[in-house]
Amino acid sequence: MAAELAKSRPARGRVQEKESPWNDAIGIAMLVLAAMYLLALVSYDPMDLPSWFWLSVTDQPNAVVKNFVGRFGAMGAGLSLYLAGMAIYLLPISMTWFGVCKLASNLKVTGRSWLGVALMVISMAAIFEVQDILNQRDNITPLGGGGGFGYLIGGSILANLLGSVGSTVVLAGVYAVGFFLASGIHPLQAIQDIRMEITQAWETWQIRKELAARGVEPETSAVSASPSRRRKTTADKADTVPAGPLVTPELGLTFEAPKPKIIDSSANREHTENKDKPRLSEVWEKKRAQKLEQAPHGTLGSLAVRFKDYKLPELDLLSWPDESQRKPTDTRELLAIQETIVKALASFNVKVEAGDITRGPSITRYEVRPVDGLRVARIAALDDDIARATCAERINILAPIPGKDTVGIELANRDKVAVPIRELLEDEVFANGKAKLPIALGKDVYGKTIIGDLAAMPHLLVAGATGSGKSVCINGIITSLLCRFAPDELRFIMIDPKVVEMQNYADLPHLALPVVTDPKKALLALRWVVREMESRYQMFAQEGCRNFETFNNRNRKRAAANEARKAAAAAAQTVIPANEVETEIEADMETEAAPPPPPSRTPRKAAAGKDDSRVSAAFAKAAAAADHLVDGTTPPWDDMDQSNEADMDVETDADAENEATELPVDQHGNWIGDSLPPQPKVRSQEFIIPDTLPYIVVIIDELADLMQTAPADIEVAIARITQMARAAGIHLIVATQTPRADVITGVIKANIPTRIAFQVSSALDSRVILDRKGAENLVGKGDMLYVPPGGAQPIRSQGALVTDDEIHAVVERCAEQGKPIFDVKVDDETGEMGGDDDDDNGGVSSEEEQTLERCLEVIRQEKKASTSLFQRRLKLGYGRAARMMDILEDRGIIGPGEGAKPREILVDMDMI
Ligand SMILES: Nc1ncnc2c1ncn2[C@@H]1O[C@H](COP(=O)(O)OP(=O)(O)OP(=O)(O)O)[C@@H](O)[C@H]1O
Repeated sequence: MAAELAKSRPARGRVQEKESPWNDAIGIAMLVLAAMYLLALVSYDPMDLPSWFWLSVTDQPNAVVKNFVGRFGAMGAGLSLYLAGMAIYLLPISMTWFGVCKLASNLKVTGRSWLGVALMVISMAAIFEVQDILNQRDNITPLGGGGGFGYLIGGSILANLLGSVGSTVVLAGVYAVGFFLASGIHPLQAIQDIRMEITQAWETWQIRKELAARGVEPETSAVSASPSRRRKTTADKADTVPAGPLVTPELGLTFEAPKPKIIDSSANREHTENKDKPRLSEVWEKKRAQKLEQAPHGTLGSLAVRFKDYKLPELDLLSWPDESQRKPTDTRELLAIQETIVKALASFNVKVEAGDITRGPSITRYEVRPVDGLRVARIAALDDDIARATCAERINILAPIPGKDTVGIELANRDKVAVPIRELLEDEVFANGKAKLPIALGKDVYGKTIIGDLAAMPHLLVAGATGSGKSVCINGIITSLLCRFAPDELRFIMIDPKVVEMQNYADLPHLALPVVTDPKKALLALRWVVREMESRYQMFAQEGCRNFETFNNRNRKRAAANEARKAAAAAAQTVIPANEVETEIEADMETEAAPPPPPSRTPRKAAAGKDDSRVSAAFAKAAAAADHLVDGTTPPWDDMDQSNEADMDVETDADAENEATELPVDQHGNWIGDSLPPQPKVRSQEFIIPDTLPYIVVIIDELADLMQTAPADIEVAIARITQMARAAGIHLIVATQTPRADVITGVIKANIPTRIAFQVSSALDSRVILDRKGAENLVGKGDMLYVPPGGAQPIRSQGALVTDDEIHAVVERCAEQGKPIFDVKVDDETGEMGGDDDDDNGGVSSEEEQTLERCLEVIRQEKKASTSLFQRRLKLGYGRAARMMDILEDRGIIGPGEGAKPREILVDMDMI
């Protein structure tokens, strides 16, 4: 049985042999031999030696042999003691050990093991000689306690050469080498084990003392079990411990559970200054420069021209935390809390074993392993009792921890450790990971950095009570993006109805629009995004690209394919007409995933794709326009538009009709976009197809404020963006401190699967954000639950901290390299919206103007106008719908009423 027991546990450091029946036989033989040897040694009497034996001391040996192993045993023992003195006892002891190992664990006893034993015996014999231990020269050991080996090696050679102390040190070293060879234990491992055992014993003693001082009965499983179970320090946290107890079913025995560990992952990563290493900003800039160089048309987009020499902000602008301020982890306190938890559960007859303890930046996770047959739900149901026992304000129970066989009980740390954003930005995953739009979010309880990819999300909802850490989280996201992307690669639209949150970013050159603080203008900004999205889709269609990625990489792919074909053609010494090359390359482009149908407008294609000089000229004008904007002079947009139209010579009526087939229209040809269809004036700019498009990240900080003004419109615009914008490189981040169902509506939730929940006041709020409870147990100040894209389980983590000073420094570095270039048209629109709310405008209030705009959209879609249509489509009351009709009639957009007939539409709706 002992063999069975031990077989279930592999011994450490020694080679295991395959199962063989001979192992047991050899093991038993070794044990028998060792026992006989030992008996022969202890009962050795020189008088037993036969007179003919050369070690014999008498002519008349004992008639009755006293040695337990007879005369043979006496001769063997006599010879051994003569050669190695008392040190020979190590030989039967080692044989016993090897025998047990053979039997118990099928361990291989190799030549190396025997060499180790030989070294041990000889060095021990020499030490006896040098140190004069057991060194009487008598009949038993005629050459002294060290025998012949000791006398020769220790006495004659080493002592003369090195003296007694030097010899002893050398011999002790040889003995240690022999021991490690014989036992197969690694010396460092042995030292570590010894150190750990001492630490364990010391800690257990301290805990017992403390518990005794508090009057708590120390005879509990956790205290008595923990010292005997070896814990490892943080350095060992990568060690994987097999989960679950080891069981031999045939014997029904349960062995020791995995050894619990205390893991401290709260510490910030060590910051080492490496002057030889290139700065991350330089690495990223290099990559960007390469991309720009690889574009065969050169840098055409005005933004790219403007920000060609843009330098990303260095990470040195972000501070590194002072680790010296951090209090060390008190393992005794952690163990005492775990003990309290185990006791509290035991008092409700819920028997658990103590498991690992993981201290994260803001919370500590105590794992407990339920004994067999216990439902984890019983532990989860005792959350209030555990909170009472541990005096914790809020606890969270993970029953079970995903992917583990333990239940996690999470308690807030008394001393929280902030997670500086710099640590995350310097992390390998952020610096060189695969994420296209990496955003630093935080660190989980195991100290793993959480870096999201906004491109994969593709939209993010951030919600939590006031003061829970939403703004810091959003600032962290913005900072991550600013440190990675230049203004020509990424543009922001910031909607901040709270006014104060995003003013820090007002000077960012990345802004596509000024920070929008008026909720009414927010709708226009969102519509601008929808229009931008639609125009991007048209560009993709025109270029035969499936999405943003393929579009931005098309020229590089074309250039590479072109090069390859030219090389192949040169090799074959054949001439391929240029247009054939182009056509073939076009066919190679990624069109397999049914891109929007390529347009039939050949002139436009020619302008965009082939006549580089004309396109370049147009972009040069665009760049000039941008420069004008930067200079603060009036931009020559109108000139540019006209000249573009003239240059490109493409805007024919027939083309306009063709274009209708590419727009988001239903089967009846009706416009199904919520925004205005592209306006003629805008269309002329659509011919400017840049080499690359920037990502657009739309940030709404406080959705509730927007939802108060025009809930239906905002919801529709958000839904439209979230449904379609991903492929267009447009991503939305929505934050709210009001996680109510009327703010985070079903439509918004359905389209934003990636969520971050900060602390909320009730489980109901948590359900609104995450569709499950849990956020009500968070402890605030950046403690968050992150539901990654496609991830079923939320990850609890501590959000990255970015301070106002850091934000200022980064924004300043960006702003000093250029002013924002705003889209003139929408800027004008928002500017118009900015007038006095209820200014008299021919008796029409600004609110009515808004409704009127929606009515115009309905007319464009339905190609008719009637009061009942407005009532139905816009959910207006009769009075309001009739008022809209009157205003439209007054403005000459629709004709006078003719009974029940729909009104005549008097103007070209596309021109409005
Ligand atoms: N990740 C974090 N690490 C450390 N402290 C944090 C973190 N996030 C937030 N805090 C602390 O919490 C405070 C409030 O955070 P923040 O302003 O982000 O809350 P909020 O949810 O945006 O509140 P409101 O909705 O009222 O604007 C911060 O001033 C900071 O002290």
